[in-house]
Amino acid sequence: MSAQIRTVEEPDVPNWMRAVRTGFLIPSPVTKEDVEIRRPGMDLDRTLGAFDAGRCVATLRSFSQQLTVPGGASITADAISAVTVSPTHRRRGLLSGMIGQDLLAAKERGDTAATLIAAEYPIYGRYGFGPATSATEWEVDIARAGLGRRHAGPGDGGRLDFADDADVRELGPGLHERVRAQRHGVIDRSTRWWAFATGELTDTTSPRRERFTVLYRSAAGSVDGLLTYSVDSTWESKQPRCSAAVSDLLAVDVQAERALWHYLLSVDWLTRFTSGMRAPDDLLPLLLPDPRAARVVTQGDYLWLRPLDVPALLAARTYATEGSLVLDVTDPLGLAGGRFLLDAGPDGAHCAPTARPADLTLTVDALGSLSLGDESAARLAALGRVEEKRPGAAARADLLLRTARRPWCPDLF
Ligand SMILES: CC(=O)SCCNC(=O)CCNC(=O)[C@H](O)C(C)(C)COP(=O)(O)OP(=O)(O)OC[C@H]1O[C@@H](n2cnc3c(N)ncnc32)[C@H](O)[C@@H]1OP(=O)(O)O
Repeated sequence: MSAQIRTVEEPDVPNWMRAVRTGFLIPSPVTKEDVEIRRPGMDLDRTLGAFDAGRCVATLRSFSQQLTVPGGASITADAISAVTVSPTHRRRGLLSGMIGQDLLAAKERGDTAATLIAAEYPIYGRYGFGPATSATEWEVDIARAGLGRRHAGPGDGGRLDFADDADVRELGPGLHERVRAQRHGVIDRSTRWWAFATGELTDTTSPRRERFTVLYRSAAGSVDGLLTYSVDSTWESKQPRCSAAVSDLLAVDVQAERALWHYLLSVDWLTRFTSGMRAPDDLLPLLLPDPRAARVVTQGDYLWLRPLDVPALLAARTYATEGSLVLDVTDPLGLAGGRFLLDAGPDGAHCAPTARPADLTLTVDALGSLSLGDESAARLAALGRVEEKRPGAAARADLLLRTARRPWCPDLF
């Protein structure tokens, strides 16, 4: 008998969670406590499994996510996570079956797009997803950065204070919402997200890692920045060789950003730190007297986006300049294709189906890559993934769609 895909019911939850661990190569058994901790974060109507002779062999779940688009508005996205097919059941179409079912439900619900973080690049393009944000991680050589240890606080009237987990749960969400409103690509964080981040919730797959958190308060007293990092304490021949790994740095402005990075450069015993996943145009290197002290250690695609409602997606954002564009979008899954006229401008946009001749034809995954402004239509045209129906249309699309700052999604889900 072949495996049957269906939504998960209450008694299936431990079986489903075990399949997730099998797919993600985590051998530890699922405990009763793990189920108690993870179950409240699952919407069973949006949790799919494939079952073969009673055993769960494939998993996928989705949840509602708010994603900031250029200009600061949010769209509702169908965020897809926990995608696994057990090695015994791969390459039989189980992922295609589950994701097709989930995307259709999201379309019927009226979600504007679907999102995910791809474990491997080649998997999701076929389902209409394109990489829409990228991420860069730097390692900073503190001695070489050129600040010495002379940093003595922000020097702008602001102040830095350590925060405990309860402070972070109280002050972090408000700060994050302010950052999310001004940076496209940022996604919302639930109360559960903060509970896991601060160790209030843990399970055997996400044991608590002890961390330090420092808050930056402006001269006016508002919490404008947060830095969370863990430390690896290594000493060699009586010399400190400690390193820090930043897991979160949120800042509403450059004062907060500078104060927090410069603080980290000033901590005695640290010789280097890693930045965590930042936008590729993050200010970090340029905030160092010697930017070459920051070496790129990871660079790649991050959030993938799949348009489900093209007019809603393109009308939600703002554009650098006034202009119009006719896009002919093809969608192999038949969910979002059509020809659309975009009338765009800095204050907003209108987008609707049209019969006018197309300026550009493109597949829905290419539109996903262009939609937050990170990818270039000219680049995709050179690759044959976008076709110009009028000379110069790709360059015109770039003038409209690209953004002054690149999108940034700081969170894994
Ligand atoms: C959002 C997230 O959760 S990301 C995490 C994704 N999960 C993992 O990486 C865990 C390990 N891998 C797996 O569990 C599985 O191999 C999956 C989920 C990636 C794929 O599941 P499968 O059921 O084998 O996929 P399915 O049979 O539906 O394949 C569909 C197509 O994708 C292709 N494909 C599937 N996985 C991969 C891959 N890793 N690399 C390249 N192509 C792939 C298949 O060849 C097939 O191509 P075709 O339609 O041209 O024949």
